[in-house]
Amino acid sequence: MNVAGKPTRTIWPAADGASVEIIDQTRLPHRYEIATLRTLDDAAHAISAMLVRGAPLIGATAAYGMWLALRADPSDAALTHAYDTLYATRPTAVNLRWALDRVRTAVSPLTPADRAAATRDLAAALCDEDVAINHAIGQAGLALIRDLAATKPAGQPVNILTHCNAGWLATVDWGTATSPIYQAHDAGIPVHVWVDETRPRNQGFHLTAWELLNHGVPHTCIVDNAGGHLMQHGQVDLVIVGTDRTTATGDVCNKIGTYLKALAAHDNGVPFYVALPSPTIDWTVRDGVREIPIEERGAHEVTHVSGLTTDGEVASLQIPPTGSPAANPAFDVTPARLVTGLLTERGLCPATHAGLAQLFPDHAQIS
Ligand SMILES: CSC[C@@H](O)[C@@H](O)C(=O)COP(=O)(O)O
Repeated sequence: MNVAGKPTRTIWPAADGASVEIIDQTRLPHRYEIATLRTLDDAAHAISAMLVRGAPLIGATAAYGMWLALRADPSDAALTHAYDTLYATRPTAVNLRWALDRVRTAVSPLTPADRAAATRDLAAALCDEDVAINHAIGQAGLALIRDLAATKPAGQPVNILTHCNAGWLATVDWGTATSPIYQAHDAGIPVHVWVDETRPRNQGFHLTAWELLNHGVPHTCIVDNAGGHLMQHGQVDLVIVGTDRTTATGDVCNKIGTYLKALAAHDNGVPFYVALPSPTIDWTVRDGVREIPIEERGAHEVTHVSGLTTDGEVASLQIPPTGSPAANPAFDVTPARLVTGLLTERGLCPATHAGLAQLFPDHAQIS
């Protein structure tokens, strides 16, 4: 997508041929800064401290992190150490394991001397694959938005609510939940997006709003608690969210608060769609609530918010009284029964094992 009119991805190999560059997402929306990753530890830190975040981008960064590690030491021991270090960075998005497995499977049989170049090429290929997948997800979602637009009075926008950031910043390009929105907007279909703030880290306000503003997509920032009210008053035509891990049975794990939006959508008859690239499907898991590991992050993210002061400085403010404990489960699971449909690169399917298996017969067996 464009940043200040320039086509930009979220991660790319640097011109020096020895490092990787990323957009530092902890600085957005008030500062736009590029960070350089030179080592395995840089890549691991970028993921765990959320300079990069979002399931597909976590996977892409991990693949490049393997490259940085193998450039320094291509031995079997270093390969194992890099895999384990990156795997430990964040527990919920399954794209991390998927990308690490892709790299390990591809380069383990190679002689050490050949491993770094092969990993660099594979990381670049995974990034290109992600862009193509997300574009295809957008095509599937565009059809839904077009159908809804046809039911509206001329000129009235399709109102779409999204939670967190499943935008191009969460992927290599296009985003998952936002890809249909960008494609509808670019096709001249009037759309308007309700952007959930997404406490505690505010990915909605910090990242999704910034993206939509850059692309000229009409949107409105709302607090996390407003969605149900808007749905009761007919102001939401559909919800589209992303996912960090979707089970083989269609349960959807996504940013904390997604489940509440799904409940409100269900109660109000608002269609609730989940956009996902196939690497986000965990074919080994049946029951999302019981089996998916939910990341617990630090209390500081809950007790503090960051934003722009009237002096134009970025500052962090404590909200609750000093001494009040805080809990920070970062994700929740929306049971498949609350999901209207799954938007994948192979099209739309019901949130069921049969639905997923029909689109992805090569993966269909679950244990
Ligand atoms: C296409 S991204 C899908 C999800 O990864 C996204 O919705 C989300 O929950 C991101 O969480 P984050 O904690 O910011 O990594």
